[in-house]
Amino acid sequence: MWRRVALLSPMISSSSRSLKLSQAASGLKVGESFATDIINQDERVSPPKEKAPFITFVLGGPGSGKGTQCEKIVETFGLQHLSAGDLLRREIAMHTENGAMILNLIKDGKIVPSEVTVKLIQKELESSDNRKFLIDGFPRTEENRVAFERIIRADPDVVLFFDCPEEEMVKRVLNRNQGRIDDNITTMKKRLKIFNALNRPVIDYYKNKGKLYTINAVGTVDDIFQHVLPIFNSFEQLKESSHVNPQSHLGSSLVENSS
Ligand SMILES: Nc1ncnc2c1ncn2[C@@H]1O[C@H](COP(=O)(O)OP(=O)(O)O)[C@@H](O)[C@H]1O
Ligand SMILES: Nc1ccn([C@H]2C[C@H](O)[C@@H](COP(=O)(O)OP(=O)(O)O)O2)c(=O)n1
Ligand SMILES: [Mg+2]
Repeated sequence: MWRRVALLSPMISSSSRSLKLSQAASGLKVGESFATDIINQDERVSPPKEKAPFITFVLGGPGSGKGTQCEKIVETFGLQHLSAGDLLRREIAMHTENGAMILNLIKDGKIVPSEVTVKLIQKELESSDNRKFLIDGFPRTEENRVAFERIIRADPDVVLFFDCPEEEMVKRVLNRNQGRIDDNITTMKKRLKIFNALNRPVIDYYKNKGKLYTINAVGTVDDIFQHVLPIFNSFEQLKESSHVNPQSHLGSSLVENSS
């Protein structure tokens, strides 16, 4: 699954020497790259095989509780949380070359071009020692999804969808109190429209692939987390780092695996 091909990745260049250099620059040691197969023009380099990373996409409308539940998943299962929105807001705060463009789009409730977001995610994936990721607020559009597949060359293992009524999402966003420029009723209305038009097809895509877990996002934070636990407990590779007794949470009937 986690295959990368030299021509498709700017991180991997066309000789084994420059491969080593680019790995060093990106913080990856030789033999620890994401690659299982690297093909280039003059030779074929096969670094030692390693386990593919475990990837979860976390979907849901604005205010559905994605970030809140991600914090709990991280505490319990040790995945690394990558919030697409946080990565974009960091670009704004750091006044990078895309910062102003990102700010204008977010202010207007719009989606940032996929290439920008995917490259920010790619940097985090490649520089992390963790092999288990929660990618929050991504993919928000079919274009996001396709760009991730093209650039990262990986599929998610699990897709969570926090299903929340619009009135509840509006209430939560307007009370969020984090000083976000998009937490106002005008932007929120636009974001909900965009969510319904562009994120629903992504949800349907993963539903058809049998990867979607739909979670009722109404209730207390702890109640909702009780619906999330059995999903992660069903993956062997996550139990290793689980801080709970997996047996005690199996069998919740409140989660729908929409496969
Ligand atoms: N189950 C819940 N019930 C009530 N409020 C919640 C719940 N989960 C999260 N919140 C609050 O709602 C707001 C939005 O939650 P957040 O996790 O930021 O959502 P998202 O990342 O999906 O936009 C935050 O202020 C958070 O504290
Ligand atoms: N994949 C993404 C994720 C977020 N964005 C932009 C557009 C979104 O309205 C903002 C905020 O996203 P974020 O996930 O932080 O928002 P919520 O937590 O759902 O309220 O960032 C994007 O353009 N593409
Ligand atoms: Mg969030």
